[in-house]
Amino acid sequence: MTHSDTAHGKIPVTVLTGFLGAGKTTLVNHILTAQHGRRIAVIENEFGDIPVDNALVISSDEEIFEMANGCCLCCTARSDLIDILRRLRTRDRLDRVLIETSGMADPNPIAQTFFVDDEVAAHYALDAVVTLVDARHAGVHLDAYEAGLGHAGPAHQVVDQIAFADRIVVNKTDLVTPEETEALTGRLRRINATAGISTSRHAAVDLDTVLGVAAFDLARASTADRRWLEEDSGHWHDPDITSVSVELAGDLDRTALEEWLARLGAARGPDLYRIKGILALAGEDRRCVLQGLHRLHELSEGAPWQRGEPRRSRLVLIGRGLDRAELEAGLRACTTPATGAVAGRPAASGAPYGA
Ligand SMILES: Nc1nc2c(ncn2[C@@H]2O[C@H](COP(=O)(O)OP(=O)(O)OP(=O)(O)O)[C@@H](O)[C@H]2O)c(=O)[nH]1
Repeated sequence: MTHSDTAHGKIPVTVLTGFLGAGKTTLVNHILTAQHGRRIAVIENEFGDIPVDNALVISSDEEIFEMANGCCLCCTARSDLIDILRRLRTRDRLDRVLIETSGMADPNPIAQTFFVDDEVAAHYALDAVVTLVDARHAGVHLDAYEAGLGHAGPAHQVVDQIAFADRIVVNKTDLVTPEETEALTGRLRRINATAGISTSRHAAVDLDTVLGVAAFDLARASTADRRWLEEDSGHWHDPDITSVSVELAGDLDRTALEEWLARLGAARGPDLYRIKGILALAGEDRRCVLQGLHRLHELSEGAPWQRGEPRRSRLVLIGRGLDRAELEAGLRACTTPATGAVAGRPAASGAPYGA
């Protein structure tokens, strides 16, 4: 199968969804690496107001469009998406569009775009909604949902994303036992009886299972979600779940940062759905990429800083009841004296994860 084949002359579109940290960007990178030479446009939508995901997608010839609107695609940005798709259509060659939705997004309105806008519908074909599921953390959300607590947290979003999928990829199976993966797969099957389900580590899926599958089935989508094609779906998001973005000039001290992240994870782990950052660490000539969820985090090397480029750190945290002032103070306390930021930092707040 050639994944770049257009469907009836239309450009195929894959919508990647899945809760925060499930592995969507990892899958985008897997696809871009494997599909080298194809013209793939990637549209990124982030929950935070400072874009980070675009920096995490591997550098390539592909074009990456950001939709960092501080909200999610499902709320306000459908017209932005339509504008981007219109502009893309004028390109010489385009083999595929990948839309990576924010982990908080409801995929339904995104999918609707390909049916309700005539111009988009004439030129693009929704190939599949692919939902990534975090093998390690999804169970907690499903438990909450089954206990009737779906509206008290993100569980309903996780369940909506699963229900709406054409393909489900249970990712991060390295973090659980085979029995746990099997049990989770059974639970997913009860929510969505028809989506193909595969498992992966680091989203290294067989691309035949997620691309060029023409899996999107309007009739089934409409039963999975009765709000389908209703212009105003009236969905809502838990107002306690917010995104806090912090941007600081200068360098951070690695040890101070690691200690702060450990304190933060210990104090706020259950409520801390996601941390992502591109950071400047003192004495390091490459960017540091921070990835974390709940209590877990990892730091890895990113692209080098160019000579003369201003060194700065961007951090996005998504979670329940986050305190922006404390988070800012906590990160600011990790800056090195050379940046001049320490002298001006707010006094310690006394909070366990504060400065
Ligand atoms: N152990 C393990 N880690 C993984 C796997 N897949 C992805 N990760 C890591 O999990 C973290 C989150 O992965 P992403 O691909 O950024 O997840 P995402 O769904 O794009 O996250 P958001 O954009 O925040 O919604 C990163 O640190 C990845 O390296 C996996 O299969 N196993």
